[in-house]
Amino acid sequence: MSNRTKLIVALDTASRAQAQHWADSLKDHVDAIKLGLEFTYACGLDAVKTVSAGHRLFLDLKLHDIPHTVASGLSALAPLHPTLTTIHASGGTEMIARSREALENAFPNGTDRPKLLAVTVLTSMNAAGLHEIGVESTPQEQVVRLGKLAIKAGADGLVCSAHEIAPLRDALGNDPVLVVPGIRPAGSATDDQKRIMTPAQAARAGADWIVVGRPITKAADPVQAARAIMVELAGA
Ligand SMILES: O=C(O)c1cc(=O)[nH]c(=O)n1[C@@H]1O[C@H](COP(=O)(O)O)[C@@H](O)[C@H]1O
Repeated sequence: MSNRTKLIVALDTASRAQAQHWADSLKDHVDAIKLGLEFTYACGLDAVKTVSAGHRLFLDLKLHDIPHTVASGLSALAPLHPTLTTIHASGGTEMIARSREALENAFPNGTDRPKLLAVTVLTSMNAAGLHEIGVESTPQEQVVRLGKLAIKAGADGLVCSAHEIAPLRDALGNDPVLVVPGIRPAGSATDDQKRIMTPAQAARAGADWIVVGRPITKAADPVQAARAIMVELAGA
């Protein structure tokens, strides 16, 4: 595949039929699908397996618990064969290291091991939101702090906003996979997202993957919306 920034569509719905419809209709227009908390809790792991068949899967369950529990949880998810999967970086070094170890044990030949992504600071948070939970750093400082910790502990990549790509590349180089939600095509509603950029801006900043949900799934024509984003990425 080219170096183009790749598009993940977030299929956030509690309806199995809706997710299957999006997965089928968007098949040739996105690089991967993301199934997360809403779909997995509402429809179960069998439905994750069915809907993701034939797609690259970003299984986004954002695990955050004691190291043993997170590592065991990841082992239990291995049969779903995600390409990417998430834990929270704020779980700390031991949790991340044990997660990596669990995935290595579940995929002994290595080539098909899911990439372990550590979520840094949610794109719905700004400085005020961090202050409220006792973090006085700026979002950028906190993302770089957690990003360095997570990569050192064994994460393959990070989830961050497009605003932190440049400082993360300065701190960590080009190896970590950077997956970037909080993407809003020009003119679309921001919803609950705070640290946003357009697809082209995120691509120019160096995102490996962007994650786009509602701007595609709530569009009058989701296929057309996904195609427009792909064109924007190719042009960047
Ligand atoms: O891990 C994620 O994917 C994630 C991390 C983050 O910081 N912000 C964020 O929005 N996401 C996910 O990315 C998707 C964004 O959806 P939209 O806001 O609808 O484009 C949602 O499924 C979120 O769960």
